Amino acid sequence: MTQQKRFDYKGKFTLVTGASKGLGKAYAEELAARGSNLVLVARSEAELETLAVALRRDYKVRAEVIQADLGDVSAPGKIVESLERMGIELDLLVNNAAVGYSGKFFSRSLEEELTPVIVNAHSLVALTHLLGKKMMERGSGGIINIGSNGAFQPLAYNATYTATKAFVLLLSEALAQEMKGSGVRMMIASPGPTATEFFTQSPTTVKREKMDSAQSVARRTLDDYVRGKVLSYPGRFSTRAGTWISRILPRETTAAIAAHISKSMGFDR
Ligand SMILES: NC(=O)C1=CN([C@@H]2O[C@H](COP(=O)(O)OP(=O)(O)OC[C@H]3O[C@@H](n4cnc5c(N)ncnc54)[C@H](OP(=O)(O)O)[C@@H]3O)[C@@H](O)[C@H]2O)C=CC1
Ligand SMILES: CC(=O)[C@H](N)C(=O)O
Repeated sequence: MTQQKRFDYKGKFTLVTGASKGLGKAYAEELAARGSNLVLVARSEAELETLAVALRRDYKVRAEVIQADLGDVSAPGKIVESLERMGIELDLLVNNAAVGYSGKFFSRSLEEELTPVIVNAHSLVALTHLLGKKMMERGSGGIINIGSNGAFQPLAYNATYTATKAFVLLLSEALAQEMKGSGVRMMIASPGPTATEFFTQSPTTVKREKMDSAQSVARRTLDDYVRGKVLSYPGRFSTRAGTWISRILPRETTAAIAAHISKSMGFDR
C-alpha cells in the first residue's frame, strides 16, 4: 500500500485559502480526490461555489464555501466564527492565498506594497494561531503553509512579496520545532514558477511551458506531507537547486545576482 493510501483523509476537513483558482484550486481538487472534505476560502464566491459543486459531484465529499478578503485583518476571526457555525472541526489548514506585485518598490503605492504583508503574512499568522491552537488543544491536525523559492534570497523588483515568503518560511520552520511531539504537524512548501494566474499582473518573460503545473505541485506537496517532511520542494529540481546559492555565497553577492536575474526576467517593469 502506498504512503498516500495509508494517509486517511476520509471524514476529515481541510480548509484551503485561495481556493478559487491556481494552486489553491489544485490543492482542493487533489485533497478531495484523496477523500478529504473541504472548506474553500477566497474573495471570488462564484468560483468557489462552482468548485464546491464539482468536488461534491466528482468525489462525493462535503465542500463548504467561506467568502473572505484576507486583506482585511478581521477576516481570519470571521472565518473561525463561520466554521463554528457550520460545526466544522479542521484537521488540516492549507495557507495558500497570497498576492505579490512585481516592479520597482518606489514606483508602487504604499497600499500595494502593504497588501502582501497583510494577506501573505498577517492573515497567515492569524489563521495559524486561531485554527492551530484548536488543533494543539486537541493534539491532532496539521498545517501546510505555501511559501516560495523566492523566500531563500532577497529579490529586487519582487521585494515585498519575497520578504513575506521569507517570513512564512522562517515562521513555519520555527513552529515545526515548537510543535514537535504535539500531534500537530507543520510543513512549509516552497514551489517554484507554477503555471497559474499569479503572473498575469506581471510583465515577466518566463514562458508558461517552463513552469510546473499546479496539479503536479499540489500532488507533490501532499505526498511530502504524508512523508512527514517539514520543508517541501514540490517543483522541478532546478528550482530547489536555485535555493542553494544563498547558502554558499555572501548575502550581498546573492542579492546582486538575484536582482540581475529578476531584471532579466522582466520583473523591473
Ligand atoms: N505561481 C507561482 O509561480 C508560485 C506561487 N507560489 C505561491 O502559491 C500560492 C498560490 O499562488 P497561485 O495559485 O500561483 O496564485 P493565483 O494568483 O493564481 O491565486 C491566488 C489565490 O489567492 C487568493 N487571494 C488573493 N488575494 C486574496 C485575498 N485578499 N483574500 C482572499 N484570497 C485571496 C485568490 O482568490 P481571489 O482572487 O478569489 O480572492 C486566489 O484563489 C501563493 O502562496 C503563492 O505565493 C509560490 C511560488 C511560485
Ligand atoms: C511567484 C513566485 O513565488 C515564484 N517563485 C516566482 O516569482 O517565480
